[in-house]
Amino acid sequence: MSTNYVEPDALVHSSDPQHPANHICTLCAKFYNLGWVTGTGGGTSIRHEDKIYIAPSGVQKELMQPTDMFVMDFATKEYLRKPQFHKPSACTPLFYAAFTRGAGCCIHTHSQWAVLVTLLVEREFGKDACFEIECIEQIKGIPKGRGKTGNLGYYDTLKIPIIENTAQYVSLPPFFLDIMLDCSRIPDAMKREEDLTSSLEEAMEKYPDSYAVLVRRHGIYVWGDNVHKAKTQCESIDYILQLAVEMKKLNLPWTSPK
Ligand SMILES: CSC[C@@H](O)[C@@H](O)C(=O)COP(=O)(O)O
Ligand SMILES: [Zn+2]
Repeated sequence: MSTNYVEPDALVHSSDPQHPANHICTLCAKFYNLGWVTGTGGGTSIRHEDKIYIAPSGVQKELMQPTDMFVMDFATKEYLRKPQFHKPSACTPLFYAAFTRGAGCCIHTHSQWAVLVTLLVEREFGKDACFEIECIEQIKGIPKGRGKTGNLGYYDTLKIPIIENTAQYVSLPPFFLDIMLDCSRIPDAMKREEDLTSSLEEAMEKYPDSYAVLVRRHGIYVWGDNVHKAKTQCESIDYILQLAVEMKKLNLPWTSPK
């Protein structure tokens, strides 16, 4: 046994409220009240040093306990702790994509504002368009980009890419889907949450300054260098998305004509 071995349950037991296993639970309880993680949808994952803390799949995210958490070794992707009777969140590979790009926390919400904005952008600008907005004070809550200093300014344009959702019309046993996925023969109509990973990564590469990706008719992934930044960025973005929906109702433009 390695000298670094830690007993699995010790990985999630701490009296520190900032310990990731505790923090994920308190954050999700708050996010539930914002309508971000209702009906088991959405979630949050935290990277702390060489470990990733992940919630279980399909559970009421606002009622989770620290002992419900999975713990993964970041480098090897090996689970150091696996609660019985649960699977890790289907969003795990998407959270992981943010962690490999320097994030310390990634939040996935099913915010209705996010969903509505993906529909408004599609209707007005087409499927390939990003959400773009400028001259809103809250834009100053979003950093300029990875490796850049400071936040966007009032006159800067906030751009958030949008990817298509993957929805499973046909329910098949997971092993069957895994075989199809290995053969790269999985039809779009059979794709699952984890199959969003490649399009999320593509969007992350195409828009390296973005800290968020919208998912059409589904929600949004927002990440930040640490928990505090991920949370405040997600709050700023959700505020802007709600505002954008209200602006559209009033026929107010999101950007000035170029
Ligand atoms: C309401 S089901 C939503 C899921 O399909 C998924 O999109 C999601 O956000 C949560 O997945 P989960 O595996 O429960 O963490
Ligand atoms: Zn989701």
